[in-house]
Amino acid sequence: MNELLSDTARESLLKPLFDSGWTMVEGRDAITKDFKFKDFPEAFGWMTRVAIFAEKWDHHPEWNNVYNRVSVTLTTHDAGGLSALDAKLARKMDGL
Ligand SMILES: C[C@H](O)[C@H](O)[C@H]1CNC2=NC(N)=NC(=O)C2=N1
Repeated sequence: MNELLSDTARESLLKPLFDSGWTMVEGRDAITKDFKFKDFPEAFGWMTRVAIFAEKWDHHPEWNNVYNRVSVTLTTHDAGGLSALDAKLARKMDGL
């Protein structure tokens, strides 16, 4: 099952993500980041690569794309907040 992150897990998993531009969403146990690309094909190509992992891990982003920008919010709906899967998907997004 996807469990909410403990305080110690938050320290170890979320801290590096905050350092790479992720922030907490106001009023939600969720993280968000805006990604900017050269153009729409770059943005959509990245979304397609992310989507393959999201589907494989059964863990899907809330995201919005306008031309070369993608704004992403991650949380675990069935846990009601942040789980290790959100950190895993965030790290993948930063790496792709
Ligand atoms: C039915 C399906 O397995 C669930 O809705 C999955 C799909 N993707 C999901 N994605 C996210 N981010 N959180 C979930 O709780 C979740 N649950």
